[in-house]
Amino acid sequence: EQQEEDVLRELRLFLRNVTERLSLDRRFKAFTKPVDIEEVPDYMLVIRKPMDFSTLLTNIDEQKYVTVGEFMSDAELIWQNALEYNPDSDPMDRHIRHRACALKDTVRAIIRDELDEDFERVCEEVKESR
Ligand SMILES: COC(=O)N1C[C@@H]2C[C@@H]3O[C@]2(Cc2nccnc23)C1
Repeated sequence: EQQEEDVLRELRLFLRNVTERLSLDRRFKAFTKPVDIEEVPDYMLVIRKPMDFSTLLTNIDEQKYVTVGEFMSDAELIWQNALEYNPDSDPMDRHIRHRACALKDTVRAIIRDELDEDFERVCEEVKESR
């Protein structure tokens, strides 16, 4: 009912704000758009579920996420995929792995600092009621 729509609208506003702040951070430029399959033809062979900030924003707008936990499951793919696809010791791989680790820590710190646990609990209750 209306209260549920109010909670889910507030969730979308929170998730859009977090995702847009990440997209503006120059450290995370490699994560803003899907990896270009023309440039990296084997990417889809290695990574089963690609993810990036623009796809997160589309998912938010399409009302895919009812809880922050569902959003985090997709957001975690961004750094997990980067660590998996770029495992080598060469400087390029190391560089993107450092950024993937910085992204992981940044997202977790934002959620810890800015997500009210009572709000997430209400979202979980909406999810269970569906
Ligand atoms: C999240 O981004 C990534 O996991 N990657 C891996 C790809 C390998 C390397 O860097 C990426 C793009 C790229 N394009 C052309 C040539 N080589 C590369 C970005």
